[in-house]
Amino acid sequence: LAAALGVVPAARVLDKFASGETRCAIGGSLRGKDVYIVQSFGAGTPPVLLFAGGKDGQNGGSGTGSGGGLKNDNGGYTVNDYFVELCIMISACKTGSAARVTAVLPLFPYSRQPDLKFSKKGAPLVGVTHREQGAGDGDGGAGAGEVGGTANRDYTFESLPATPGPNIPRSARLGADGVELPDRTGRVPAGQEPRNGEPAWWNRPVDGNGATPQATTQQHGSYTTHDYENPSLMMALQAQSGQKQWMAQSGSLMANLLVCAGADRVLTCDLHESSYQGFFDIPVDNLHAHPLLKRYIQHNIPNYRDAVIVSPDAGGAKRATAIADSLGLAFALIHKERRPPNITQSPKATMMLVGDVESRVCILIDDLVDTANTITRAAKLLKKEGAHQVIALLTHGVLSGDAIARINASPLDKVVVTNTVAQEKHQEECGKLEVLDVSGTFAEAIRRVHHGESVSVLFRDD
Ligand SMILES: O=P(O)(O)OC[C@H]1O[C@@H](O)[C@H](O)[C@@H]1O
Repeated sequence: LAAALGVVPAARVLDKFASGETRCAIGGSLRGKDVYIVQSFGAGTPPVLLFAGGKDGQNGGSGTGSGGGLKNDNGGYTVNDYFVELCIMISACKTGSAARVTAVLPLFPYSRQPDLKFSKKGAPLVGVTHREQGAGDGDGGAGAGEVGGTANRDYTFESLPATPGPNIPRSARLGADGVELPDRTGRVPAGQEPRNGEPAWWNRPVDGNGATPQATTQQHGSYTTHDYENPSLMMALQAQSGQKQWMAQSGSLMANLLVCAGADRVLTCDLHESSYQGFFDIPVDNLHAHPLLKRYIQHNIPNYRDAVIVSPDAGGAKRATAIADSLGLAFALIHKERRPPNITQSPKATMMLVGDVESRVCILIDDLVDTANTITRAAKLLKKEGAHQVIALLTHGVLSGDAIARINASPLDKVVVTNTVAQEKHQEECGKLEVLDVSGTFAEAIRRVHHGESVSVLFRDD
């Protein structure tokens, strides 16, 4: 990004005391400068400080200084460490008399945890609609093994490897037959052959109830967003504690922390929910990656006009149809439905495909891939329904935990992400991964913000 802007990252010290507290110091004067702090929240990516001349360009337009160094830039750092570093750095710039500080967050942290609605009684609602006691229902990696209402023993929606988390016992990483699941490279473990000559992903066993052994309730301490949205898990927590769960309002808290630290503006990309902007009382520019994704489709998918754009869930349908409509392509939707046979039984998750994908190239569109449960399950269903090829196009490649192994072991033919999150390491481990560069988009947006020009005009035709 700095190279695209023709500036050099400014010098800063970013370190940790032995106690784990963050230490930050800015090298050089920021007085009257227009400062941009870039934090992409990927592994090993501490914030980078860019600054331009004072407003109105009176001090020239380029950044100065040299890159700062973070001694421990990967081991043990989490998104929370980076967030605190970011807040401290924003505050350091403000107290250093910067004229304006913009937090450039290509992937906005916590954006999948927007505030939840409150019920009349005051507790945030978690959307529980059925009486259920902790049965996995597919969202967190446990699959119901039914397609179109017909139990199918050869075809499950289980997550391979299991939904990640340090607390998952090794037994949860085994198939129901006790056979170890593929490793991070997707290789079948020694001594285990794909059955019936089929790929390993296809022929995984399920238990007698059609569910996998790694029910979501075993994964406390390592939730995915799917877990968070999962009524089964929430009900299980409630059953354990005997208390009604009270969900944190993380969305507005993150916004408040950034504003409180001194951010004057936020520049981000493809927010999971665009309503997140409403948590801020400072300007938020939400850039879009879909022009890049569209260009990729047009230039890299032969006969793309015959392809089908697919949304892996109802929540992403608007995003996917926007691309389908602008390219004039067919659209299909994967619909997940949970309906208990009666009120005393756990609901079965049923994945249904709405649309025709037979012999077609399917282009899965979503805002992000984290554990890769969503896109790998969708790919299985699409191949099952006769898709010729499945290519996933996503803005944010978070790819945490065993996501890469899951993709390697899946029928996905290709996964295309942007570098809103650093992808170098992921690419080393996944031959199916292609990366699109968003630095040009961010550089142009920063240039426009600095000169007071319109940012939305960048996406006017999309
Ligand atoms: O299934 P993983 O990759 O963990 O999560 C990605 C999904 O979770 C949703 O919030 C995203 O919009 C996407 O559909």
